[in-house]
Amino acid sequence: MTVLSASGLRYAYPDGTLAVDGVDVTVERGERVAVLGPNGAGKSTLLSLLGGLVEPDAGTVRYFEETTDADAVRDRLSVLTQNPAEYLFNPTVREDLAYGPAQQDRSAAEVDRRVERVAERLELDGLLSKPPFRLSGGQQRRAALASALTVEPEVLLLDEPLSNVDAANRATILDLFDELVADGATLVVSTPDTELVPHVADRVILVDAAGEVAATGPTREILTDTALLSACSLRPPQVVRLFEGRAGEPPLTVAEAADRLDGTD
Ligand SMILES: Nc1ncnc2c1ncn2[C@@H]1O[C@H](COP(=O)(O)OP(=O)(O)OP(=O)(O)O)[C@@H](O)[C@H]1O
Repeated sequence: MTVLSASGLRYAYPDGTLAVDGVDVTVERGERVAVLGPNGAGKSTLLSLLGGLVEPDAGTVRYFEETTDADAVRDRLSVLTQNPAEYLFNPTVREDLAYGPAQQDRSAAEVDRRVERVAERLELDGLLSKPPFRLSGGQQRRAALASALTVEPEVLLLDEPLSNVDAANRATILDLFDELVADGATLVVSTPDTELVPHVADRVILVDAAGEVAATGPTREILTDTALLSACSLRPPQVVRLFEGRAGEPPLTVAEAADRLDGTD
């Protein structure tokens, strides 16, 4: 089933900056997709358009093959922007995490169950009684992600969800993403970081500095195409460069490289 289908999306900011120009995107249920591009390529704008937070100047977004009204699918699709303050506005972190499911009219017991589960999973349980503005920057990012997850959406559109998050919490969040997808969720993650992409996506939508889609394809194909990435001011992951010129397909991650080296020892 197609969960998201956008065609001809175009958006210019009031000052005239053309951020997204003629973009078509289709995402199928259960996919893990990265929107990859350099700073300023229009990734955040594109995610906001896909999530219905911003109206396009041209083009349409269709959700679950049913409707073009993003509000009609609010329970099924969550967008996480780069600004945690948009999600953290209650007196405590617990209330922020409870806000989404409470809006869905879930029972108090069900709201509590979701808050406890997500908080434990993201190691926020010790912070639930804190005011969100007293959290560190990285903790705020995690709390904002947690508030999107308690809604238990089918589709998650996440704008650079791991920026400002330390290595241990990154690993926890990446494991959690894998679990969500295994449970049937669909994940769209924007990032300018080619090192992150193999961990979050099987398919890449590559956007260039002009806000256009430069290419769409399997992660391996996109991340090993040095010329294509370079045209978008990006570089392949370091291990790809390390294995350049060697026989066989280059590894995309350190773990794959370690396996490869083990095999050749
Ligand atoms: N409120 C705004 N008003 C005017 N121009 C804007 C506004 N927000 C973003 N832009 C411009 O739109 C373009 C796309 O910005 P956007 O934030 O979508 O890029 P991005 O790919 O998400 O960048 P980054 O990787 O730095 O987060 C940029 O040229 C940016 O300067």
